[in-house]
Amino acid sequence: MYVKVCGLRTEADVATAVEAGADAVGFVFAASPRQIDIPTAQKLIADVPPHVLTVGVFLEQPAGEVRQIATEAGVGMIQLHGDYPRETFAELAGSRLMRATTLTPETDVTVGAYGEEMLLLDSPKAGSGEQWDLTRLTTSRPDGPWLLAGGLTPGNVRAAIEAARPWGVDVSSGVESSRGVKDHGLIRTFVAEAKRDQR
Ligand SMILES: O=C(O)c1ccccc1N[C@@H]1O[C@H](COP(=O)(O)O)[C@@H](O)[C@H]1O
Repeated sequence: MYVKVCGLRTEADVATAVEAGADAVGFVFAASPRQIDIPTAQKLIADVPPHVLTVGVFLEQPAGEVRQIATEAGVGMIQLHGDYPRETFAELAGSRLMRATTLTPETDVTVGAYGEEMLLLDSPKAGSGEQWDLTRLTTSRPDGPWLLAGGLTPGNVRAAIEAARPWGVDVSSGVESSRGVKDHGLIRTFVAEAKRDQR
């Protein structure tokens, strides 16, 4: 099970996620209590070992701004939330991309349909800690490298994995003690639970 821990803001957050076995760590450049600036991101990313993917998270920001921030910060992948058209993905081609979307009857759930390497299915309010109705995956479900996000916690991640059978999971709110502040014990428990029975 591929595990991404998102919204990291301190050296201790990064060290904890990496030591816990996270496969990817996320840095939020969108307006959010978890937003970090470029110099801080550069410093944190320098501490991430090469086997762990670094992901920059963006929400409805223009492609030029996304490219500039991602390049300066040095992230390995760009995660795009919002109503981005295929043209924006084409503009950012050359970077590794993750398409973050909600699941509606109209959603194209084919991984790569927009040129992305990974797909993320999230709740309508990204980063809110709200879960969504996973039974919607019975009529339409992706195949390949797709991540489940939205209200996951150490306590519900196993059940969510069994219900949705994702390739990977992504968490932010569920491993925080208060909004924007990571709880290192919860990060360790989340990663262990998500990867349980697979090590
Ligand atoms: O975390 C944020 O503040 C955020 C802001 C803008 C776009 C995406 C954001 N986070 C993403 O939301 C999910 C985690 O959701 P949850 O908090 O666990 O419910 C994850 O993909 C983050 O990258």
